[in-house]
Amino acid sequence: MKPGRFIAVVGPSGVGKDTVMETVCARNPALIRVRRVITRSPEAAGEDAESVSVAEFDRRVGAGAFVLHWQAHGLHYGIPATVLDDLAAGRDVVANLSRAVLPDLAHRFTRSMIVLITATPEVLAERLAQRGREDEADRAKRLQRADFALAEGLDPVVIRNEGPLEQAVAAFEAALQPERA
Ligand SMILES: Nc1ncnc2c1ncn2[C@@H]1O[C@H](COP(=O)(O)OP(=O)(O)O)[C@@H](O)[C@H]1O
Ligand SMILES: O=P(O)(O)OC[C@H]1O[C@H](OP(=O)(O)OP(=O)(O)O)[C@H](O)[C@@H]1O
Repeated sequence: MKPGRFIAVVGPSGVGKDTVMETVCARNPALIRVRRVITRSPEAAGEDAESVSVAEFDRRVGAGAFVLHWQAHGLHYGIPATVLDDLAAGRDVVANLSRAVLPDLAHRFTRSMIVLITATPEVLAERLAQRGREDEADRAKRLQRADFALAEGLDPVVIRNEGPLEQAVAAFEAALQPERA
């Protein structure tokens, strides 16, 4: 069977990755949204993630429980290795990743694609403030990282999310058809 695609959604903090993914997945039930494992408190999770302690996260790294993991914003994030079962069964999966781990995709997955969501710095600042998940100091650090450059040689689908959410969602759906990978 043809394996599913690992669809990596990346972009600066506050750009709307989770919001766009949630809407796309709600409208396309065949897509599987990856439930990330994060060392963030459950109250602050802001997405359907599994919250664990740093000790538990490290234990899982040692046990090979993650197909990808990274650190950012003082937190640890992991993508459960169980996504490999979904991909092997031919299902497409969608996950919010760090831009820093994109060079690993080609080694980990047979078929993958990258969706880079962007917006102007002004829009990002406004959205982060509106979301209210982080304090001002943390928001400032996230904004400083907004222009993190992707590694050379990657071929992302770029979607601007500056207007109505529906536009970004439609662009995402269009990127899924026809299949690029
Ligand atoms: N197109 C949009 N128009 C207006 N607000 C948006 C849009 N997309 C996302 N948002 C809002 O911006 C904030 C940040 O979105 P979120 O999905 O948490 O971003 P990210 O996951 O990229 O950090 C949320 O409050 C969300 O409701
Ligand atoms: O290396 P970067 O591309 O800058 O990404 C750093 C981290 O930021 C995002 O996390 P998270 O979803 O916690 O934050 P966000 O919702 O504010 O983007 C993303 O999923 C990474 O885990």
